[in-house]
This record gives sequence, structure tokens and C-alpha cells, in this order.
Amino acid sequence: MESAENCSVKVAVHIRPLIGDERVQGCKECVTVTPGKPQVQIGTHSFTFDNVYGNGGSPSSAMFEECVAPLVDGLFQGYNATVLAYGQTGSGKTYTMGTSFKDGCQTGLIPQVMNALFNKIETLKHQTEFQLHVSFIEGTDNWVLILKILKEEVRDLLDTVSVSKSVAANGHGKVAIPGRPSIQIRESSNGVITLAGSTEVAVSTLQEMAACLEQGSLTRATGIQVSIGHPFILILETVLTKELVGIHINRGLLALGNVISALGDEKKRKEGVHVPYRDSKLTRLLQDSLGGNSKTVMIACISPADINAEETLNTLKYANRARNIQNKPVVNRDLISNEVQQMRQQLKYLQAELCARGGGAPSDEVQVLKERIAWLEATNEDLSRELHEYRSCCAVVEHCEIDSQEGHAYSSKSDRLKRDFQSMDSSDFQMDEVLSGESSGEIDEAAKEWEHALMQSTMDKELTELNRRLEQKESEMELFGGVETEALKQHFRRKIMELEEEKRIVQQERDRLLAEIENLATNSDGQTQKTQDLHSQKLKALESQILDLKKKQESQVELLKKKQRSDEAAKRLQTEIQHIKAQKVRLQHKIKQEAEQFRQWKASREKEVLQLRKEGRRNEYERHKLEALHQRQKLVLQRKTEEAAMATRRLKELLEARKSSGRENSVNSNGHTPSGQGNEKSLQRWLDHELEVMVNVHEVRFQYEKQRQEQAELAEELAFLKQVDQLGHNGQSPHKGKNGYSTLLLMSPNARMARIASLENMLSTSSNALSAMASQLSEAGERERSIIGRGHWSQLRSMGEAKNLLQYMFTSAAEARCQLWDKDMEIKDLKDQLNELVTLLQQSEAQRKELVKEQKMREQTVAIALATSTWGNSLGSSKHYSDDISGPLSPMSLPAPKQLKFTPGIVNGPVRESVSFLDQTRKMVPVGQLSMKKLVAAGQTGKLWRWKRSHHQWLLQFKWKWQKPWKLSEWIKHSDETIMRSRPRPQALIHMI
Ligand SMILES: Nc1ncnc2c1ncn2[C@@H]1O[C@H](COP(=O)(O)OP(=O)(O)OP(=O)(O)O)[C@@H](O)[C@H]1O
Repeated sequence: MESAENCSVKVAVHIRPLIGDERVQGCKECVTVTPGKPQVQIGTHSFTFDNVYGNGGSPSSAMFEECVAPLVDGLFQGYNATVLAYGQTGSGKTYTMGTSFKDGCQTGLIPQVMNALFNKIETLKHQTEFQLHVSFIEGTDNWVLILKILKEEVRDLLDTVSVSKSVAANGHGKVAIPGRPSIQIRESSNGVITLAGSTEVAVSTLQEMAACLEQGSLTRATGIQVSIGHPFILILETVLTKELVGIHINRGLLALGNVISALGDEKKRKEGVHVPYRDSKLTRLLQDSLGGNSKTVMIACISPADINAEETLNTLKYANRARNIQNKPVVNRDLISNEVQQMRQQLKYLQAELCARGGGAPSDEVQVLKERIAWLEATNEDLSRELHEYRSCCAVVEHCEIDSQEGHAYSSKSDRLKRDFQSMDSSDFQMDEVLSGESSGEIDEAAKEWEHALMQSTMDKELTELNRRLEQKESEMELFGGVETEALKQHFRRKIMELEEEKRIVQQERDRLLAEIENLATNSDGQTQKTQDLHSQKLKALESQILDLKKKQESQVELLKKKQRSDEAAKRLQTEIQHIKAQKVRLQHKIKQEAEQFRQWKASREKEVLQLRKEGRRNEYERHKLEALHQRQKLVLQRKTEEAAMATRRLKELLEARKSSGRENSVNSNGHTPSGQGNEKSLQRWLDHELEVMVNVHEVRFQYEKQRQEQAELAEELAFLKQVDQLGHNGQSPHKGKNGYSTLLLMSPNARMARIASLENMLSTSSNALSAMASQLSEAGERERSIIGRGHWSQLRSMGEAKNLLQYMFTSAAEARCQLWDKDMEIKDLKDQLNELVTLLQQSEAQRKELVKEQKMREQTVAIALATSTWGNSLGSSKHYSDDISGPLSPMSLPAPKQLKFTPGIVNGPVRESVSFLDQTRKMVPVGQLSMKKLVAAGQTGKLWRWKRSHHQWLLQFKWKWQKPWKLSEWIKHSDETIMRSRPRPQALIHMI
């Protein structure tokens, strides 16, 4: 073997995402990764590893290349390798390793290892032939896959069965599995680890190997030498943290933890502390992998869920410690392969020498190879650059996507928070929403009203304008309408005719005068001349008169024409007026119509508002209910969280105290032995302390489990509500919820959102509490393990001390049992008392029921007997008096007193003081406790005076009319003293059923 080189175990953490179940349970992520660094935080703890994958770390797909591929390469150089995936159940070990060996599936490490191995073998087949041997061992909590590489030259050294033989044997390409013998791990004196009882199968193709692994386990009984001669890769998957719970002690897991602790603790390593490999098969198998001859990668698989915080923390602590483990891998060489190697080296050396001496061909070959390398390097560079560019592009795109998602998430988160805040702190939240809904409605309403008012005012203005025009036209019309048009025309025509007549007369006169003048002209004497002159003058006057008349006639004709024109104008005006009037009617109709529409709209709006208010009140009620529920749950959660915090604090204090007491003990053991008495006391204190710690751990675990359950319930409700919400958004109606969830379906969207916010709030509180508890439990678990490692009784130095402590333990146990017995007795007493109380309660409940029944019966029998005769007729008559009950009288069916046909019947019970009657003095006298029955028996008649209906009873007041003299003494005689004494002030006269 070549000399060993120091190399530490490489540790990678693989964080899987939250899985479906965890999401359903409302788990939160409690693990974060520092961006760009292989650093993981959980609570207050921070760890740095070689690599971190998933959940913000490197992508899981890079794991093989970064962690495992170098190991596969190392195999071909002769180094052993180990890939160990560990973590709690369900943390993703199988996912990380990969289980599908078929169809060349590349998911997980194993298929990739297989591929890499066969690729490498294929590449090297011209130089060496390799043979792969596979073994697979599966335990309860772990499995191991061993892939051993044998070079062809050494194949004969191993007595292995080739898989081809097995294929031939069963004809199906499968290896027969005749049962599962237990695997024995043996170690020879020279450190060779042998797995007796496990099968090793030689495989030559990927398919053969896949077929082997598909079977799950190879069980032909051969012995596999694991650690000598031939490099192998050991691939393991193991649950590691289960044992840390302090409940399931599994030696293998405990031992692995102790081995890691011993190797990972630098101080212990330097002190040369014993490494307990031999404590379990698992650790023996891993002897080379941890602190030995192997290149080892440990992959810590963790869940980010808060409910797994404790296990995750433990896994990380182990992982952190494992980083300190120093291995010493050496190249495995057996004698023959050593020889071959030497020969190869010699060959190389000779070839080199030949080249140096000028051998042409090899240098050509070298040249070709060099060129090819250069070309490959250039291509590689180009591809790398492209890859880099592509990655940065992807990063930018992702970043943008994340930004946008985050933007959305932030806004929705902030919205949610806002809502949450409002729902938690502002009692007006729901109402606000309703009101804001209302206020937007109000804005609509105001706009509508404004529009309506505007329209009305415009139309009013139009109407006013029409009215104004109408008025104007009508007043214009009046101007025309003042004189009778036809009469005026007649008048004008008459006038014209008169003027015509006058003109004709004047013309005749003129003609006569002209004739006379002509006659006179023939006579031509002085007298005649004078007369002629006179006539000429007259003629002139007549001429001017005719002219006047002509003018008058013309003016009359003109007037007539004017009149005709004005008539036409009046006609037009009339048409206009008609038109305006029609317009006005139309407008008025429109105004009316619009007003009606508005009224209808307003009414429906008011109805809507009422509906909204009703809904608002319902929401308000719902909100109050929810708030109360939330408050109650919050208080319960708070109380539980406080209890849990107290228990956790106490545990922390105890652990701290134990640390110091541990130190005290170690100081004591370092020479300063305390006196016998002192030592005894301190041992007793130590024991008390240990027990207290255990009880406390128990309590914290109890609280932890309770909190987990609580969280699961809240998360279930949250998931349901979110689903309902989602379906609501998609316009689908949700299915019926499970029992108790049906009410959630009735929630309004706002109430649902508020509830979702409260649930998220509570979940986050619960998650924090869980993380804190997980941290302490992990702490306690670790201490516990270290104590188990050291041995519980390492404090004891002598038999005397042991005896004393045993005695103390005995006394304590006896005391504890006595106390338990006392408590049992107390509980028994309390149970007896409780039973008595329950019996009493049952009795009183039965009595109450009996009383209620009686009361009902009584109420049913108290009714008014209705008689047939009318009020007037029956007044003064008691013939219809009867004890019969006419059946229950419902308040709604009782007619108004006026129509009540009533004969004073009886009330089968006392008449209360509200019943009055008139005495001889016609004054109202309270009847007091006088029974109506007695009054009627005494021949008095009552008249229903007034009546009043309260919630479910009637108060009837009667006036009683004396049919015969009625004296106070008689009244007293008939008064019901018994009732007066026993029930002085009953509250109601008659109960109606
Ligand atoms: N990186 C991952 N990405 C997505 N899902 C994962 C991842 N790791 C694990 N899971 C899922 O988590 C669940 C549990 O994983 P897995 O079975 O590998 O856990 P395990 O540690 O092998 O459990 P066990 O110890 O019980 O065998 C599976 O449903 C698996 O698909």
C-alpha cells in the first residue's frame, strides 16, 4: 500500500423541500441557508459544511459531480470510498441515493455512480479490464451497497459467482434468494473486515448490476473482504438520529453516534480516546470509512420542517462533528497489480526514453494528442463560457421571476398581514369592509342622485323656458285676440263701402256741379259768373273731399290687409303655442317618468342597503364570534406555549446545573476527594438531579407532542380554509368538509381571510415554541448519549458508594411509590365525590325536567273558556259558566276585544290583582286574590276591559258588573285566602300556550 495521506471526511448537507404531509400539517421551514455559502442556520445554531444542497443552497443535481465523482475517480486510482447518507426517517436519504436502477435513471447518486463506473471501465478497457462486484445488505435501519472493483489480472483471486451464471441458473436474469441469513462481520488479525453471509456478485454491464440491485439483497453465502486489496465504494444509507430521542435505543445507531463523537472531537482524538467501532456491526463495517483507509463523503439529509427541528438539529450536530474526522486513505495494491503497475511505469519510462532519443512515431502521436488536447481545451473553454452565459441568463430570469413572485407574495403577504392586523386589533375591520363596500355604494348613489337632480333641474329649466315662451306667445296672442277679427274686417269693409258711397255721392255732387257750371258757362252773365265761381269753389272742395275719401278708402284697404296679415301671424302663433304646449306635456311626462324611475331605483337601493346592513350585522356577529374563538384559542395556545416555555427553561437550567455539577464531580475526582459523607451527599444530589432532568425531559417531550398535535389540527383547518378559498376563487363550490368543518363552509370570504390570518399567526407562534423545545430536547439527548457513552455509574468509585447510592435509590423509590399510592387514593376519593356529584346532578336534572313538564301542563290547562253568547246578551248571566277548557288560545288568534264573544267563564287559577271590578260606588276595586271562578259563582259577570300581549303571555283585565248588591264583606267571603297566602304576587294572569 502507498503511504497514507491525511484527508478529512467531507460533509455535505442535503435539505429537501417541505413535502406534502408537512405542508398539510402547516409546518414552517426552520432551516435557512446563507446565500452563496455552505452555511446552515437552525434557530440560534449555525453550521458550516463542505457543501449544502437544496433549499437555497447549491442545486441537488450538482451533488454527484461535486461530492461523489471524485470518489469514483479515486476508485480507479486504488482508493476506497464511502458515501454515507444519513438522517432521520423521511429526511430524503433514499431520494438522495436514488432507488431506481432501471432504465438508466439518473436520479440519485447510485445510478450516477453506476453510470460513472461503467463509463470509466469503458474508457479504460483498452488498457485494463475491470470487473465489478456488487453486494447489497439491508438491515432495519440501514442498508449497505458495496461496489468492489477488481482488475482483470486479479479476477482469479476471488471466489465469486458471476452474475451470468445466476442468469443461466434461473433463466430470468435474477439471482435466486434462498432466504436472508444474518450477516456476520469478522475482522482478521490484519484488519481485514469480512462480511460472512452476504453475497457478492460479479457484474459486467450496467444492466446486470441494475438487475442485482433490483432484487434488493444478495444473499448467497460468501465472505466478502471489504477492506483489503481492492478498492471499493461503500454506499450506505442509515437512520442516525432515531436513537437520540432517548426512547428507541438502537445499538448500531448509538455506536455510530459514539464513533462520530469520538473521532470528531479533536480533544478526544488527541487524547487517544478509544473509538468504539466494535460496539456494532455498522461501526465495524465503517471502521475504514470513518477514521481509516477511505475517502469518505457523508451526506446529512435533513427536513426543513419545524416539527422535525429536534432531529434536524441532531443530524447537523453529527455532521458538524464528522467534519473533524481525519481519514488516511491509501492506494490499495495487491502484489500482482503492484507488479503490473511497476511494469506499466517501466513501459512509460521506456517510451519516454524512446521519445527522447528521437523515435518519430510516438512523438507524432504525442503531437496529435497534444493538438487534440488543445482543441478539447478550447472547446471546453467555449462551452464553459456558453454555460456561464446561459447560467447568468437563467439567474437573471429566475431573479426576475422571484422578484415578481416575491412582489406578489409580499404584497399579498402584506395585505394578509394588514388584514391580520386589522382582524386582530381593529374591531371595525369587518364593518369597515362592509362600510367601504357601502361607501362605494354611497358614491354610486350620490352620483345617481346628482345625475337625477341634474336631469330634473335641466328639465325644470326646459319646462320653465317652455312656460315662458308659452306665456309670451299667449300674451302675444292676447294682443291679437283683443278684437273680434271678423267684426273688425266687417267694420273695415263697411267703412270702405261707406267711404265708397260717400265718394259716389260727392262725385255725383261734383258731376252735378260740373253740369251746372257748363250750363252757367253758356249764360255768361255776372250773376252766372258769380254762381260759376261759387260752383267752381264748391267743385274744388268736392274734389278735395273726393281725394280725402280716396285716401281714407286706401288707408282702410291698407288696414284690412294689415289685419289679414296679423291674422296669419296669430294663426302661426297659435300653432306655435300648440307646439309648445305639446312639448310641455311631453316634458312633464318625462319629468314624471324620470322621477318614478328614480324613486324605484332609490327604493331598490334602500332595500339593497338594508340587505347590506343586515349582511354587515351578520358579518359583524360572525366576526365577533370568530374573534372570540380566536381569542380563546390564542389564550389556550399562549397558556400551552407558556407552560412549554417554562418546562423548556427549567430543562435548560437543569442541564446547565448538570454541566456545573459534572465539572464539580470531575474536580473532585481529580484528586480532591471529598469526605465520605460529602461524597455520598453529592452522589445523592447527582441522582436527584438526573431524575429531575429525566422527568423534565419527559415533560418537555409531552408538551412538544401536544404542541405538534395542536399545530397539526390548526394546519389542517388552515389547509381546508385555503382550499375553500381557492375553490371560491375558481368559482367552484367546496365539498362538504369533515365533521366540524361544515361551519367553515358557511363563513363569508372576509371572515375566512381573517380566520386564515389568525391561524397563520398561531401556527407561527407554535412553530417558534416547537423550535425552542426541539433545541433543548436535542441538547438533553446529546447529554444523555454522552452519559450512556461514559456509563451511567462512572461517578461511583467504590462498592461502598454504590451501596449507599442504591440504598438512597431504594428509599427514594419506596417514597415515590408511597406518594403514588397516596395520590391514587386521593384520585379515588375525588372520583367517588365526582360520581356523587354526577348522581346529584342527574337527579336535579330529572327534577328540573319534571318541573318543566308540570309547568307546561299547568300552562296548557290555564285558558279562557269561551262561551257562545254575545257580550251584551250574556252580561249578567252566568248560565254559560263552565269549568270546561275551550282549548289553548294562541295570542295571535285572540280577536280584538270588541268582537270577542265572551261569557264570563273561568280561569282555572287565581285572578291576579290586575283584575279589578266595580263596586257599588262604580269605583274600580282590585279583586286581589279573588278567583274569577268565585266571582262567577257569586253571580257576578265580568267584562273584558283591556288586554295586553307580551312576549308569550296575555294579561287580561276584566271589569266586573254587579248583578246583585255586592258588599265588601261578601267579597271577602269569596276571596281566596289560601292563594293569597301561598302565592302573593304571581306575575302573569294567564299564560297562553
Ligand atoms: N430533495 C428532494 N426533493 C423532493 N422531494 C424529496 C427530496 N428528498 C426527499 N423527498 C421526498 O421526501 C419523502 C421522504 O424521502 P425518502 O423516502 O427519501 O426519505 P428517507 O430518509 O429515505 O426515509 P426512510 O428513512 O423512512 O427510508 C419522499 O416522498 C421523497 O420523495
